[in-house]
Amino acid sequence: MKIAGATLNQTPFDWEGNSRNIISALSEAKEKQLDLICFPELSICAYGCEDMFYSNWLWKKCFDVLTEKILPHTKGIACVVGLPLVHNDKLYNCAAFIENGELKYLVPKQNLANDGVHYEVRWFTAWPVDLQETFTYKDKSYPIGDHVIEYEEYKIGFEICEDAWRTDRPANRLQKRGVNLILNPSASHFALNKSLARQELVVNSSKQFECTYVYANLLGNEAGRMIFDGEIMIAKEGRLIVKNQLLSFKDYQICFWDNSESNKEAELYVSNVNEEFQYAVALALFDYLRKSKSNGFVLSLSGGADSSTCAILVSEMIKIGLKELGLKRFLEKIHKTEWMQEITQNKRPETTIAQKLLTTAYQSTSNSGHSTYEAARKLAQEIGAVFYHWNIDDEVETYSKKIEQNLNRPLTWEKDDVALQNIQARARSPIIWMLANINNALLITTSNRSEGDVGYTTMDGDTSGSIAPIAAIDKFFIINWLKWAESALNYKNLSYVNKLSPSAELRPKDKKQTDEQDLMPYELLLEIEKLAIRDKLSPVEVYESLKNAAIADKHLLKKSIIKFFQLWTRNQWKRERLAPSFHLDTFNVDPKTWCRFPILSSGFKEELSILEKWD
Ligand SMILES: Nc1ncnc2c1ncn2[C@@H]1O[C@H](COP(=O)(O)OP(=O)(O)OC[C@H]2O[C@@H]([n+]3cccc(C(=O)O)c3)[C@H](O)[C@@H]2O)[C@@H](O)[C@H]1O
Ligand SMILES: Nc1ncnc2c1ncn2[C@@H]1O[C@H](COP(=O)(O)OP(=O)(O)OP(=O)(O)O)[C@@H](O)[C@H]1O
Ligand SMILES: NC(=O)CC[C@H](N)C(=O)O
Repeated sequence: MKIAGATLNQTPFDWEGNSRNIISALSEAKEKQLDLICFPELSICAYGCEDMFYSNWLWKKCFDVLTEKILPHTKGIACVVGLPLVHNDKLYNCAAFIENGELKYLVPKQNLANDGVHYEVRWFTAWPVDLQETFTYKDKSYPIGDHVIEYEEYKIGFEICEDAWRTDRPANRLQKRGVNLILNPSASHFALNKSLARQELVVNSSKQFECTYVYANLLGNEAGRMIFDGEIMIAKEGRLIVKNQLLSFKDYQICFWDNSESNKEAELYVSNVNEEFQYAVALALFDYLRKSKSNGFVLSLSGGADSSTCAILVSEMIKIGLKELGLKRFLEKIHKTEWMQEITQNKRPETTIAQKLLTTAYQSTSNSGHSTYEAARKLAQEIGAVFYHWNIDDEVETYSKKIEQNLNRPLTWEKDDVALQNIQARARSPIIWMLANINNALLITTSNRSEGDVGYTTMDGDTSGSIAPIAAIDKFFIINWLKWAESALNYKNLSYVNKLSPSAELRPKDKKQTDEQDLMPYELLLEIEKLAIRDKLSPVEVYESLKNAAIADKHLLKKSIIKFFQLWTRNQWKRERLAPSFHLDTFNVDPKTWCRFPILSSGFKEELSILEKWD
């Protein structure tokens, strides 16, 4: 028997596209003479339908798509497709088991995901253990519930994503019911290193429950923020048999195991966070571009670490996409087939495409350094992006003069430091937005998670943008990733960027402004952030956890913790206003997906005064 897992790149409510992916995969599965194929969780409507799950039509549409469009393509094969479904006035997250053109069983999820980026309890009800009932729709009845399904030589049981991550999981009971094949349709968000945890889960489950375990995750940037890595695994009694390439640019992938090959073994996944970051953001940008039907990206390129990272990631989106899809399919997917002729005439399609998809601008002021200009220019040249350079001193001066006339006093760096910095960052915004509008392109904002923590950014200035690809990753990671990218991805001109210390370049040059002097060392900021925000420790607890670490002397540590908590609380409103970003790391500070915090609060006044006096 040939058993398969399949991944799908779906889009909310894209009935035509989503069913096409499923039907294409089914037709390939039939060509390969597969017997059973497991598709991911909620794959008919997509996982990220958000509050549309509340509607009373969406689940019906899913059921119609399943029975009218997909079922006719399931003759001679068994498959599992995920969909939402209302039964007795409650919404359930179900796996539909189909055999030879017939919908046989509906098996609902028993444990709902409700942590981090998941909010399933908001829409769905967990199905009670052991309960079996009948679901009726359009005069037809189907068994719904905690079923074990006999199919050929197998007794099949289900764990739907989160089901498998709990201690009290269905597999404990399925084993007692004689199940020897567990299918797991998943919608498991990407996070750095997470694939290792999933691999361990799948391999160990197959061992512990003495079964074959099939895992199939969704793929791509489905709905804007969450990324799925499209992982497919099959494990048998503690051995990994099948594992696919993650983060594919394709519409779907299938991986199968012929169970007559009893000795088959797959290579275990070894994680490389630099590559995971590269592939995940490249795929997320690609899907965002094509699904938003935009013409490309516009980026204010400073030659600093953040904007350079964004530029490289767009370039990697093109390179990886071309390598995996080929030119024709790449252009079809971004709705640009008309570029075909021009690009084939060129020796390096990736740079010709970069020139069309990425427009950058260096926007100098009298405070900008020549080295950042050179770093930006050389990087844009290496990538092939359009590079403009203009000066914004006139705009800054016009605004400043108007204010001075009305205030009837000169603006000075001694009195007006932050305002004089912010006006420069803001003066860059209207013109770069204008370019984005002219190109009908997405404006990239270069915000990273560390600056989001402490609000080290000008609202409506350098926060301007429609998409924030690196807002979920910390600056310490970015600095190290760029060094890796210079050699591993062979961007020679990154050497100019990598020589610079991060600086906003908003104060006069003689003040030698650097981010780390304004804030604290980025590595320290990261350690404080992990304890204060991820682990929710109090200021004193953060201090106690770090005081014996070699990361900073006690004076700097205490000062930095106080600064972190003050800036964190003061800047929740800024985090609420950042452009949509992808979820990338094991945690996140985005209030819309992960980390809720009050906009107004005491600012931990009492807790910080205790820390100040702490020994
Ligand atoms: N709770 C709240 N809800 C709504 N608004 C609130 C608020 N608290 C303050 N505000 C308002 O926020 C405004 C201040 O915010 P904003 O104008 O953004 O400016 P602000 O946060 O005061 O300053 C920006 C900081 O970012 C740094 N920066 C800027 C630009 C680029 C870079 C770089 O690294 O390249 C760094 C700059 O050095 C400075 O330290 C004030 O008008 C204040 O009234
Ligand atoms: N001279 C400039 N030309 C174009 N854009 C700029 C310039 N200075 C700043 N910006 C924009 O403002 C953003 C915020 O600046 P910030 O200093 O935080 O990032 P960076 O310059 O990319 O990296 P780093 O902080 O490591 O220097 C930049 O990423 C860039 O988009
Ligand atoms: N969709 C889900 O149930 C996902 C939950 C699970 N904890 C995961 O991240 O993989």
